Amino acid sequence: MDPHPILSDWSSPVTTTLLTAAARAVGLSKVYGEGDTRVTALDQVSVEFVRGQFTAIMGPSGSGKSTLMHCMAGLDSVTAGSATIGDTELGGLKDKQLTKLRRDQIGFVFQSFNLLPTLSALENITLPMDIAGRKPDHAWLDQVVATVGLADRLGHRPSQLSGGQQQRVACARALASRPAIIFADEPTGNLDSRSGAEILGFLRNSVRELGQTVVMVTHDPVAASYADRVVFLADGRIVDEMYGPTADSVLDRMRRFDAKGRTS
Ligand SMILES: Nc1ncnc2c1ncn2[C@@H]1O[C@H](COP(=O)(O)OP(=O)(O)OP(=O)(O)O)[C@@H](O)[C@H]1O
Repeated sequence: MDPHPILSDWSSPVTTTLLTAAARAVGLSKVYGEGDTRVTALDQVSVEFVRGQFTAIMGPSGSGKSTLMHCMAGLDSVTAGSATIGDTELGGLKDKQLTKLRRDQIGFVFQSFNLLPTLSALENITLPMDIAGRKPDHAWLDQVVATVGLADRLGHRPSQLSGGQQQRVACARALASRPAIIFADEPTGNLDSRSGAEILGFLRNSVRELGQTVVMVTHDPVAASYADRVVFLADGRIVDEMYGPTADSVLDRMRRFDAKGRTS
């Protein structure tokens, strides 16, 4: 069996990947600093995230998980290679175009819920569309609100909601504009395990029932087990992937990083 199926994907017919990839990186490198402070955070990473799939990105601390997500979401520039959302390569975009693409095609969920404290839950959910001057699709919004179980909390401000409820608002906000892809960076990092499980269940359902594409960075093998696929990073490179992960199988794989000094 090919030990690096991700890397050899590029030999498959281009038409197949073009049709199914919501986002992809090709030979993506990211270097921070110069001279003594130079750090290669990503080293020629090639990966694609298939439409309608839930992918978790895992790896030891400092392996490049957040950098990969930030480069792919256009929040950080790349040093070499390319990052593409749908069929748009981010490197070719001017600042304004990039802002528009992020607003229209990407949903974000962060560890710290990033809600505006003076707005109600509903106002937070529709804020990106309000800024863009777009009218929400009410039927879709109702479905999203019902799926995250917030119907009776829409008038509440973030301070009147629990952490788990605030993160549900953030998930609903990410979904509201039907983005091509949602990037979630440690979405359960600030939540107790029960609220975390609710958020993960919700993200998984948004993939299964709403056809959403989700990419999530996590340290937690249990969180990763909600995904369809786990991509493992070490030292800025993709070193492995796993389909149909369980918490145990992910934990076993992570233990091998520790045993082998962070490389596979
Ligand atoms: N803005 C920056 N300037 C300099 N170095 C950076 C910057 N951002 C990240 N790095 C370095 O790049 C490497 C990868 O960092 P990154 O945050 O992507 O790792 P990570 O896998 O997300 O780590 P963690 O799990 O600890 O959050 C690290 O060595 C980090 O110190």
